[in-house]
Amino acid sequence: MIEALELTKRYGRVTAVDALSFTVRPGVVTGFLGPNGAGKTTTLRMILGLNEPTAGIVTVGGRRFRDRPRGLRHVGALLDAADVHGGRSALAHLSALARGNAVPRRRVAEVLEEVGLAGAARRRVGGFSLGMRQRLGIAAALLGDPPVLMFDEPLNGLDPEGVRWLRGLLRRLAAEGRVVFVSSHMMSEMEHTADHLIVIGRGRLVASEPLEEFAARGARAGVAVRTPDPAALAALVTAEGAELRREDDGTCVVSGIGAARIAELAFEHRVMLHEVTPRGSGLEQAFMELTAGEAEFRGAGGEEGRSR
Ligand SMILES: Nc1ncnc2c1ncn2[C@@H]1O[C@H](COP(=O)(O)OP(=O)(O)OP(=O)(O)O)[C@@H](O)[C@H]1O
Repeated sequence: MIEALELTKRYGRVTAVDALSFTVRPGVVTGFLGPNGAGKTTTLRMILGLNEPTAGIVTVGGRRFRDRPRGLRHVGALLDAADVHGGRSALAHLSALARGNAVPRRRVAEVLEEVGLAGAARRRVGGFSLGMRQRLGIAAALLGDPPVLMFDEPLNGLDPEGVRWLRGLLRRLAAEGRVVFVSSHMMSEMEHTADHLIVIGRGRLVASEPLEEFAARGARAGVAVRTPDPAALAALVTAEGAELRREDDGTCVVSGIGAARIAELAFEHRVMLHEVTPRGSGLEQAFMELTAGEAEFRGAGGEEGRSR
């Protein structure tokens, strides 16, 4: 179990992580979600003892990580896939890690096989694609067969087959009773990956709940409808048991019935519609609503406003 209590990290005047408390339990895949700059990497680094908290505490299995000998056998982590000496082969890189962490040598071949890099084991890492580097980083995390695994944006750079593979792996690791903590800045990545979500914005906790509960928040997302006659539309949809709320720009958001039924009703009763747009998944909507104003980098650069 990972437990953070009032965890705080300040860099000068920037509060990267702000009194963050959460628990990551074994047996499920826990997604760690937040917009760019929300403080995910800083939090993961504090869990690993790589950054010292300004205040608060975080423990893994009841102890601070830096108090633990033989790190890789307790916690496996993928933080930055690019952080590997490019002149080395995958085999040499993992072998050195195994030696330094008292991990049996046979694990190197096992994890290379596990991540699908057995055929590329002797190639120089410098020639690896981003997806291959991610796989190598995942292999390193698995090397010590640890009960706790943390992955920072592991889906980054993987192709669709790779994404499917990693989702299967994460599920299996969780089913084996491990702690599996996976960060992402994209809700869509977590939708089919995580069972539980810890959502942060600007270093603060926004939500910690099972995925279904989080999705239910967004069930209000509904269908955006623009019409010159909102009152008539409201009467029609409420008679069907649906709800209609108005947004600041005049858009009507109908929840409880689908776009097709709204269009049928309007057609039958000759109510003019200018737009009928189903809003994204409930999850995406919940994420956007919850973290609105919490993203540090927005606007022209979009979500990729900062490269890593
Ligand atoms: N070493 C550092 N010195 C100063 N500020 C830092 C440092 N590391 C992180 N920050 C700041 O802390 C905040 C949180 O950064 P962090 O990298 O933890 O966010 P993140 O959620 O992982 O985002 P991303 O997905 O973009 O990596 C940002 O404002 C960042 O600029």
